[in-house]
Amino acid sequence: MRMNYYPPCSSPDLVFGVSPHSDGGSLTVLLQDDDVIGLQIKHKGEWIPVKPIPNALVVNISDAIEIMSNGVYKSIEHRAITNEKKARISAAAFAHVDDELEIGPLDSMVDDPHRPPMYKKIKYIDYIRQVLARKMDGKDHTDLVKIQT
Ligand SMILES: O=C(O)CCC(=O)C(=O)O
Ligand SMILES: [Fe+2]
Repeated sequence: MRMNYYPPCSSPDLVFGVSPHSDGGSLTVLLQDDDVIGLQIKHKGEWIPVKPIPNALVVNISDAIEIMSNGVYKSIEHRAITNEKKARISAAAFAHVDDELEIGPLDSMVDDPHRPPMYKKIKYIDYIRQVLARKMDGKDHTDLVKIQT
């Protein structure tokens, strides 16, 4: 679990709360402040604000699901922006895969030659360690396991 606290920021145009990234696990459940918009997702090249719905949680697909679904379900690229006047908090619960499990496209998600395997197999702990060691930079970290065509 990660608790995020974003203090008011005098230059929200220049300072991110959290840089663009996708989460490395399987699913992320996010509780966000009801009255401060901060979370944005990337959709068709545009950043879209995720307006808080009172008493609702946000559920994001993370990288392990993208890998196991052979890219059918994509992990969502997201970021948090800051607010000039108001502080914001969020709590993210990350569902992880068993450390020792080798993840890769599930047989049922591979359909050669129409949809060949698009990700390499990797032990989950090796994947998540590499992801966490990197600077957040969009979804570039998923190149670690992508099979280049
Ligand atoms: O604060 C938010 O809305 C996003 C936080 C986040 O992306 C994370 O903790 O991984
Ligand atoms: Fe995140």
